[in-house]
Amino acid sequence: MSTATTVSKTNIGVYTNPKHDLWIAEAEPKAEDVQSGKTLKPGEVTIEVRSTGICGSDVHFWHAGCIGPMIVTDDHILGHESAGQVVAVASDVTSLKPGDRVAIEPNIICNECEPCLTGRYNGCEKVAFLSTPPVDGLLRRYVNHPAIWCHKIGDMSYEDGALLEPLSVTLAAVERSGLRLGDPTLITGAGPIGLISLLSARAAGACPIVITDIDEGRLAFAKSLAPEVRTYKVEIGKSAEESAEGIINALNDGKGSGPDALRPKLCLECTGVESSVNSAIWSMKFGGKVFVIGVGKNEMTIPFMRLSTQEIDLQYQYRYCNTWPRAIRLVQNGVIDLRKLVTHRFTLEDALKAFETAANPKTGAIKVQIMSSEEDVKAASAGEKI
Ligand SMILES: NC(=O)c1ccc[n+]([C@@H]2O[C@H](COP(=O)([O-])OP(=O)(O)OC[C@H]3O[C@@H](n4cnc5c(N)ncnc54)[C@H](O)[C@@H]3O)[C@@H](O)[C@H]2O)c1
Ligand SMILES: OC[C@H](O)C(O)[C@@H](O)CO
Ligand SMILES: [Zn+2]
Ligand SMILES: [Zn+2]
Repeated sequence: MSTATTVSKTNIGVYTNPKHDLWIAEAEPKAEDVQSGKTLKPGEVTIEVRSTGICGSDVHFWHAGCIGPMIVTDDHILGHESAGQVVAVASDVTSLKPGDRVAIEPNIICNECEPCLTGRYNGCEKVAFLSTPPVDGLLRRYVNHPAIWCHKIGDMSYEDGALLEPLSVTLAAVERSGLRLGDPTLITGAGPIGLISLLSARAAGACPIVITDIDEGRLAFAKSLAPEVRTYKVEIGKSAEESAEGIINALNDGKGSGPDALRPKLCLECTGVESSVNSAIWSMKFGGKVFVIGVGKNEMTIPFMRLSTQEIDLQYQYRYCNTWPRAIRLVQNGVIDLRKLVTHRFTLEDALKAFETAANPKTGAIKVQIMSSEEDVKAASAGEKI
């Protein structure tokens, strides 16, 4: 075991439980164990987590206590979008050394099951996904993690490193959806996943692109991020067919939705809301594809015969695999710029305020980052790289 820095601060983490409490308390590994390397297993490193984004699923585990079958049953640490600095490595680790800057891929797989052996490890039958109960997440000061799931980020900021996780979701979607240059594309939902899908689809050559939301503020944010994007505000109460007409009209820059109008070839669905999935289906051209990233109700009603008679494919994404190296290249080479997505920053000690901000639509928050120190918050807010 080798340690570079003196680990002095108490390890703390951000917890929730089945009663929907949210609090900060001591976490594992303890600082003295990080220093001695006592808790490191073969192949592991200890990371000082420097920046963690709050995902909608963290807020969901706190407020609802579950996402489908994933249920909070005990005290549980949140967070799975993190980057940090290696502070200690097990003696058998050769790929990383103390001081390295890394982004953390928050899964540990079995490497034995069929999905693992066929290169689709997001389907691992025994996956431990950090922050999905019962596996604790990354929102703590120090965490032990296998070196193979820590990706070197060079001089990329820790904040960008943390954003590689949601970027990975959208890269997996772009890859599996088969998006091609010049595909007219619809993105439904302008939350962080919809907005990063917008940046990814644009980089992959989608055009024109229309993005929808029920929230005018989020559509304005999308415009500020990608001025060429066309927007459509979904009105609650309109039928899926009516919304589809509005989407087609927006795609055609307000020139109508008649028989000659351009229709989307692909939708990256980023809400998981039934009415949104259905509007996307009704807006598609013959042979198009609705690619669903959003997660929602266990059962939904969809226009089955519309899909059938229009040969529209309906496809889904579950997390990602093999996306980090690609995501790192895209950010390092300036192809995708994620920096504008971070609207709020808090220290780990102020995590409760961070969660309240992320959960309250009135704050206008897109991506809230939790950072390891006040100095990091100040520097990142001033536009300095940390
Ligand atoms: N498949 C995966 O592996 C994966 C990974 C990460 C996130 N997700 C899911 O992706 C979805 C998006 O994540 P996010 O972090 O951007 O969430 P978010 O809640 O911040 O964003 C969703 C957006 O959809 C908008 N919306 C709600 N109803 C709408 C409607 N009828 N039409 C248009 N817009 C509507 C909301 O106003 C919001 O801006 C969530 O369901 C999330 O759980 C899936
Ligand atoms: O970014 C990854 C996602 O948030 C997770 O799959 C979550 O939704 C369930 O564990
Ligand atoms: Zn997430
Ligand atoms: Zn496996």
